[in-house]
Amino acid sequence: MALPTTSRNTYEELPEQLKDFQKNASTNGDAQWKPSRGALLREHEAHMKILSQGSLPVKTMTLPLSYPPSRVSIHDSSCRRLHLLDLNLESRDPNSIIILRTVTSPYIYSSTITVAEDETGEVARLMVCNLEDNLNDPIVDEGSILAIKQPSWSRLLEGGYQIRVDHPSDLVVIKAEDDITPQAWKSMQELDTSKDAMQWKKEGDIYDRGLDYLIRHPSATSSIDLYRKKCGVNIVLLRLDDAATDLSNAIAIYANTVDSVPSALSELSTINAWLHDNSTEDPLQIASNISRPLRELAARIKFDLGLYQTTPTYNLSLISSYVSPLTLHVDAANYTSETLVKNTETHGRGLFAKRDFKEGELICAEKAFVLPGYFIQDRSSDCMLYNLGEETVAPRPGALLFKELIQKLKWNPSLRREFFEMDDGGYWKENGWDVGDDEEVPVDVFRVERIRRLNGFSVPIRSSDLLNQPPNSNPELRNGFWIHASYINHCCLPNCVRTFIGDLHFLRATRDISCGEELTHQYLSPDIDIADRQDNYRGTWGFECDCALCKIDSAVPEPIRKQRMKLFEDLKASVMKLGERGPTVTAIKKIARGFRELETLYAPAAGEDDKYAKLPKLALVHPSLFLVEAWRSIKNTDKMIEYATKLLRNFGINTAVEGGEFRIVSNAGLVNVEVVRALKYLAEGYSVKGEECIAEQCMGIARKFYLIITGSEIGMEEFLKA
Ligand SMILES: C[S@@+](CC[C@H](N)C(=O)[O-])C[C@H]1O[C@@H](n2cnc3c(N)ncnc32)[C@H](O)[C@@H]1O
Repeated sequence: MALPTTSRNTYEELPEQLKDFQKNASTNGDAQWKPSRGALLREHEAHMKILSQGSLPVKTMTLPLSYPPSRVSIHDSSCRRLHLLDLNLESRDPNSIIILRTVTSPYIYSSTITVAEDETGEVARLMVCNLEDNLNDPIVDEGSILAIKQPSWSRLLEGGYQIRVDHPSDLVVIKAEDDITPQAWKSMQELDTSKDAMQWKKEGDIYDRGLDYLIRHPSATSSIDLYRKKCGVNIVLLRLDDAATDLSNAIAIYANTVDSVPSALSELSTINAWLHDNSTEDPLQIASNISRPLRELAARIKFDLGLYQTTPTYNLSLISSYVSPLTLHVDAANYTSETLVKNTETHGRGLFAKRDFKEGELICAEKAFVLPGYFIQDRSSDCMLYNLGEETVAPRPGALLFKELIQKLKWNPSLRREFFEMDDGGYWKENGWDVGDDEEVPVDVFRVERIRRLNGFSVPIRSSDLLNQPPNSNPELRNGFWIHASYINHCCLPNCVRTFIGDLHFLRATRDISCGEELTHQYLSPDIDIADRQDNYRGTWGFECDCALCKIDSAVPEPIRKQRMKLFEDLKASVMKLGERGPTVTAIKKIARGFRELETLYAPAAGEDDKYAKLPKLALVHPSLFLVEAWRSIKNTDKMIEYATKLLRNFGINTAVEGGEFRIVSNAGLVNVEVVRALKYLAEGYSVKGEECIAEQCMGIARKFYLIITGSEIGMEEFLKA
């Protein structure tokens, strides 16, 4: 069979077609097919040309049907060494490896694709996914020697095969002098004395070469300098574990050369442990005993690995003023000490209060584990993530989060255990193994993706930004990952609200919370109809909500539920018909009649308790919001107050005005922007009626709720005045 001559870019996968192709894998293809070196190289050259011309589609990352990473070490004598002619089709032996040498420069776009040979001279196309390679300084450059674990042939849509690597640990770039490098390649490398600095740099070990040199020609000052610079580069690349090792080396050498520095500081493990201890404590006074450049690097590493404080004090306006689309990451410590993760009765693990919290109080604050920064309009960051096994597609925010999670976990083994504790919907139990205490936790890309889908958050740059969106706008939100906050379960009637300022997540109480109570928030605001609501939770997270509202809503007879939805839709249509002109008194009265009819569908039957007495009546929320604003627009103050009170009630917030006092009698926990608006309208109404004291009380609660829903007081006065 001839190879297709490439005018189309066949290096970019077509996930939609690949899905069916994979499912029918056993019926198509021919495992005996063997391309010539010339044909593979010609095809590769054609693709390098397409790459240089730049007309490329949106990047697509594809996860094929899942399989776990290999557990073998490439130096393990029990693992089977294969050659290309030994490989099977779509079947991996986790105990095998193949050593290949790349013979072309890589094509790097959605994945890295190259041509590689084995020691017998057979050649193959090699696709490495999830590598985050770059053309300027490729990881898999021409002439790289690679050990690939559990290699197998994967079928290509256009005919033929390639070797495909998905898990980062299944690919190891080895050095020519490594024991397992084929002898023929070793001797060629020894002959190569003509390498210049650029080539050494490409091998990614310019600092290591320098440090090797210093072993033979010792110089403490130069060693500290090289370790310091290497540490700086690793910090920028978010390779924090490597950065900590570099800095520990620099500090240990420094301690050995400066007499006044305590000898404990020359212990690498002591310094590394301090850099990783997430604490501001410094019992050995390491920071005060080292030079300023080393101290600054230490502070940076400790911040990036996560610092913890035990007080809920944050300068919110300062933090907020730093945040912009390009600076999401703020230097702040986490505050999680008043909450704890433990098992719930029926919802897996959850987050619990370790003390009483008052309505509006800050419960915990946490910096993102990963929050990708990118310009929303930047087309070059466009990408998609297709998971063929789970039949899910994630657009850019989720795809970028997946990519960054893989990189952070790949380069920082010290952060893996905590991450992989997260709920993966049973994936690892089904597909993995018990990872021993002294075994490194593998970065299984399929597991990372499950965890991302079940635990990631959709976030604005600042929660307060969402308040100023034009109606019906659908801004692209970023996706980020907060580990502690991921233990919070959903409840339609939550006792907390999550907010974000840059990469800081805040959790505040929407009502008083007692010590020992489970903390909950809304994953999504609940749909009006219980069937739609449960479909949403089931579809994305695999659970059905069993909160008090869901229980009551699902006990409502089907005809009444349908009638509620019909009346709601009719009211919506009537409001839409009003269009730009705004409502007339007749139109408002007509909608108010429909509203009252809908209210009766929530009323208890004669002799029955009112099950909705303290619960939201979701179908009534939007009509009541419309009516408050409509009465306000025609300056009917009494009606505005009546409907603002109803709006609060329909959110499950019962209020009372008694003896010149306004107070909240019961609060189901649904605090949101419409609730703040209702309170603002009440304040306005009572002020018009000359009841300033009540107006001020309404405004006081509006201010507290504004803080709950945005995380800070920034923009509060403008919002409440508008
Ligand atoms: C972000 S995690 C929350 C922490 C999780 N319970 C754990 O054990 O790690 C989301 C998962 O928690 C469970 N969950 C969250 N809210 C729930 C609820 N109201 N009812 C049942 N399960 C829930 C679901 O399995 C969901 O996929």
